[in-house]
Order: sequence, then structure tokens, then C-alpha cells
Amino acid sequence: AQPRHIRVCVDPDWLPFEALHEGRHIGISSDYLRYVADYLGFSIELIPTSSWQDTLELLKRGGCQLSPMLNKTRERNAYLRFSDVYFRSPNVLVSTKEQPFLQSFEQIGDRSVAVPRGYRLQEYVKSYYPRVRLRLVSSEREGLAAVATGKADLYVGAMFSVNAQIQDSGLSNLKIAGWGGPEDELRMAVIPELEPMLKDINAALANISDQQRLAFYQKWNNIQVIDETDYDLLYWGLGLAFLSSLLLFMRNQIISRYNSELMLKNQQLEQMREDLQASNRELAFLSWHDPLTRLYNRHYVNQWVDDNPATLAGRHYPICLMIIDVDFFKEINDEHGHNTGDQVLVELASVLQSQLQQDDILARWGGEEFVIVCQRCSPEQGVTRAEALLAAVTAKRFCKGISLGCSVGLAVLRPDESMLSCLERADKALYQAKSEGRHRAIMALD
Ligand SMILES: Nc1nc2c(ncn2[C@@H]2O[C@H](COP(=O)(O)OP(=O)(O)OP(=O)(O)O)[C@@H](O)[C@H]2O)c(=O)[nH]1
Repeated sequence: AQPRHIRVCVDPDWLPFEALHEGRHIGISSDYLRYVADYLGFSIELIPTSSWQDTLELLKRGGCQLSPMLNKTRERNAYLRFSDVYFRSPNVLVSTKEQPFLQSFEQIGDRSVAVPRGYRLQEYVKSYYPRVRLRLVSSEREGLAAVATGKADLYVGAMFSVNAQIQDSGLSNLKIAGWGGPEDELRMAVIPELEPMLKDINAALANISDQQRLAFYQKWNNIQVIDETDYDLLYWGLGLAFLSSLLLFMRNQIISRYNSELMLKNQQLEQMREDLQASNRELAFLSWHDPLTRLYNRHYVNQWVDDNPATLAGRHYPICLMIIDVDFFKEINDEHGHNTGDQVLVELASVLQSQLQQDDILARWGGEEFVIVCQRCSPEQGVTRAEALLAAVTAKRFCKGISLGCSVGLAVLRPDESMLSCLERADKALYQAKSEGRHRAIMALD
């Protein structure tokens, strides 16, 4: 059976949440409690106390059985049972106007903080911020006065009640200096014997409409706005919150802009690095190759000769040099243009490449002249290969249907002969091929 009569005690000085005024219970919790009492059908006997500490003592001893608006804490769990949360309220730090703004508890450092004895925040600060110097006071009013008179650096408490108190006491040198820990989650509490009532209390609280809740809140909040100019305290609080979110937002914006710029710069750097590597590769390639036909160049052949004197001198096989020169190439340029001439040279390079054997070295000697160093190639083999090569060139249709003929001068490297001298003899043989009517291969005599 539910009790018909319940002894209630409240915080005597915690407006707008609750207070005692001329022996009556006033504040937000008085409206909620009246609603719950009507819903459940019990009558209320108010037991007056002189401080919150007194109220807690009385609850511990069973002198009163219900308190309508408080936070649940580990310590209070030992002697009270709690309803669901029905009201939430942010906590703030209060300092004098000269003090700097603090973003959170972490920045309190070694400042002293006033908090009413027995308030949940006392337990909270003690367990999570043991370095903070707590100065226990008997009420919020006393705590705020301590800050105003320099006895404590900060006060921590609920924003709504702090606001009300400051206005009520005219403590105009105080300001909201930062957010003060987790928000209050306010519930009703009963002594353990009344625990079975909690189900019905929760049902009653859940039954209160949002509109009704707003009306309770506004009723007690409005009463406290005595001096309109003191709105700045609230504005400070809201401004502070706005400013910190703005700063955070700007900081994130700057960081993300910086990051994307950094990413772009890195991409550009990477691109430059790749371009540079490609240019270096091309440069290395071009030092040994002809840019048009991509064949080796004259420089490569000279280097090869320099690098292989032993091979050339001590070899046990013949080496044959071929110089190949296009017949009447000037006419092709004149008739089809220089670009077509280029294209013909490129195509001719692949015909020559298709005729190569293992160990052969093919190079563009210059202009429309090519050289093949044929290793392990006798004079007879040299002539046969040169004629096969001429036949392949003749058979090929070049771009724009162009046909080509070539002349070839050959020479076989003598045992003690330098490559240069051998080339000169091959060149003479080429000259001879040209003067004998072109489109032929001639081997230089020893
Ligand atoms: N398109 C193009 N023409 C080139 C290149 N190098 C040289 N030539 C041209 O090749 C032609 C060679 O002309 P000549 O030395 O008179 O010889 P030719 O016309 O081939 O006649 P013969 O060698 O006497 O059979 C010149 O007109 C050069 O301009 C090149 O890289 N591209």
C-alpha cells in the first residue's frame, strides 16, 4: 500500500530549482512534486531545514522521506533510491570579472573552487580533479559571496541557480567564466523503505507534457529576472559558448584548409619529381640514342669501340662494318616535305632492325646514313647480308607509297686496324657504290 502522507525536505536556498520561502516550498521542484503528489494521491508534509547538508542528514536518518530534485551520486545511493531523470541543467564556473575565461575544469589549475557542502559537484571534483582546491560552503549564496569577496577564486554550480542568485544578491562583479563539468541530471529521491513508490513516481513524471514542463521552468525562471541589465551574465555564458564553438570551427577550418594546401603542394612536388625523373631518363637515353629513330647514335658506337679494345684486338672472329646510305633522299624531302622524310627514316630504321643478327650493333650515323657493326661476320657473309638488306628495303612500301633504294659500303676489320680506319675504307666503298650507279653493296678491298 502506498503511504498517504509523505515527509518532504528540500534545499532551502537553491532557486530557481527549489527553496524555502516563509515556510513554503517554492521553485521548479515544488511544481513537479505537487503534480506527482496529485497523480499518486498523497499529501505532503514539508520539513524545513537550514542547509542542503541538513536536508541530506535528515534524509539519511529517515527524518524526511522524499526530496524532489537532486543528482544521483555514489554516496547518496547508500541511503536513497532515485527516480528517472526529469530535469537537466548545465553547470558553470563563476569568477570575478577580472579573471580570465576558462574552457573547462582542466584549466582550473591550483585555483580554489567554492562548492556547497554535500552538493554532487563536491563528490565529482574530489574524484576526478583531486588537485583542485575545494572550499566548502553552506549554500550557493555563500559560495558566490566568497568569490565576490576574493575568498575563493571560483564557484561551480548550476547555471540557472547561479544566475538567479547573482541577480538576487546584486553581485554585479561576477561573471560566468566557463563550463563547469557535466550537467546536472535531476531526479526525485526517496528513502529505501519507499522504493516501491518509484515506479509510480516515474509514471507520473513521464506523464507531464513538454508544454507543462516549459511552463514550470518559465514560471520560476522569470520571477528571478529582477534587473534586466543582469541579462549580460547569461549573455556572457551564451557568448562564451558561442565563442568557443566559433574558435573551434575556425581552427578546424584553418587546419583543413592548411591540410588541403599541403596535399596540393605534395601532389605538385610529386608531379615535379616524376617529370624530373622522366627528363633524366630521356636525357640518359638521348646521350646514347638518336631522338628520331630511337636507334643508337654515333657516340654510342665510338664509346663501344673505346670500351672494347681487348675484344676487338684479341678476337678470334671477323668483324664487318656496313655503312648504309639512302639513295636520292634529297628528292624525297623535296617532293614530300621534311616531315615525310623523317617518317621514312623512322620506317627505314625498323626495316634495318629486322635484318639484325645477335651481337650486331645498329646506329644512325647521321643524316640518312646508318652503320651496322656485324660481329662474327666473314666478307662473304657480309656481302650476302648487305644484299638481303637491300632487297628488304626495296620490297618495303614506305609512307605515302614511297619506294627507296640504298647503297652499302662494307669493310672487314683487319687484325691491327683501328675502327676509324676500317670505317674510312667502308666509306670509300660506299662512295664507289654510289658512283657505280647506286642501289648496290661493295666490299672494300684489303
Ligand atoms: N627529312 C630529313 N632529311 C634529312 C635528315 N638528315 C639529312 N637529311 C637530308 O638528306 C639529304 C641528303 O642529301 P644528299 O647528301 O645530297 O644525298 P642524297 O640526296 O641522298 O643523294 P645520294 O646520297 O647522292 O644518293 C639532304 O637533303 C638532307 O637535308 C633528317 O633527319 N630528316
